[in-house]
Amino acid sequence: MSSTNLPHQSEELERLRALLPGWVKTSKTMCQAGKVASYIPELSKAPADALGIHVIDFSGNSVTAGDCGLSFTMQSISKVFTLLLALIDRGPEIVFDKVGMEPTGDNFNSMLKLELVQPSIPFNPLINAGAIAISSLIGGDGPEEKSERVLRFFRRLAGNPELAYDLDVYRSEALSADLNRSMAYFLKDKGVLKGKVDDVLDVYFRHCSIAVTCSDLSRMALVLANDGTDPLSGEVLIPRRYVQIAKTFMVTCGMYNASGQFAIEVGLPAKSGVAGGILTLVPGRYGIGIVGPSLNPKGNSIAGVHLLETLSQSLDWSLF
Ligand SMILES: NC(=O)CC[C@H](N)C(=O)O
Repeated sequence: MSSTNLPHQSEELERLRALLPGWVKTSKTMCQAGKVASYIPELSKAPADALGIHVIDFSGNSVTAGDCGLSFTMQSISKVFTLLLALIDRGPEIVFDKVGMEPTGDNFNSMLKLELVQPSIPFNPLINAGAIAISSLIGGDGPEEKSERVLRFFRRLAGNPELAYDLDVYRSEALSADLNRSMAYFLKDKGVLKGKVDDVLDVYFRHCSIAVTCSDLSRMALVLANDGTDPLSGEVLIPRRYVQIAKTFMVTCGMYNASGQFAIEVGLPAKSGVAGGILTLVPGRYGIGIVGPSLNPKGNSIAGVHLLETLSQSLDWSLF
């Protein structure tokens, strides 16, 4: 993939620069129809009316609008990148022995199908049960080393050596995670998890609590948009085949059980988190980071999804 932009791409970025502030303003009005997540108590402190976006192209030109300086935790967005690290560390055969490849149609924190469908492995790596199983597959000796490797990987992808945990969110989740804890014990009983449940959960809580801005998300997305090579440095960070796997999961399961509707309305690989982030990309063109902490009933940023629908439909970005 060439790192120079075609003329029509920079024209599009100029168009975006002119249009985004108005689109953000319109989408912001959706915030009041949603709710900030509160099941992790610390997340409820986020500003409910915020909406920000950062779009970056392969030459490093970017457009931002709204509250793009807001810091928030990655939450489920991190699951895409822990999956990638587990694939790099263990290879697809071992990874897909422990997690499946199918959407569930259930909530991201549902345990329903774990017992209902045999074998008892999580349906996919982007639901909580699947991501917890993935945490146990990250290479490293104990939870500290595994977490350290995750953080280092994320810093390289974001091109930001300062990425760090939000320890308040980390503690808040660790103290309120009864449901995730019960899932982890169930997975341990079924032989999906090896080692100590608390150690595996510690790795999981930590990667969910990595703090980012829209700009960090857009840089991480840019690497996926260029099939694993950072277009700005030329460095190969992830094998192309693994990016292909991750992007497919993003299309089929990235927006939880609203992924089908999102594929119809927006048509781009994306991953959301309960802190209100959305990471998405236009393959071969842009990395995009969005934040809007007010969520719809499916757990996706209500204003963020609205903004992406406007963008994709106005600029004809759908892959389908
Ligand atoms: N959907 C999410 O972003 C969920 C992540 C969150 N840390 C949890 O486990 O519940």
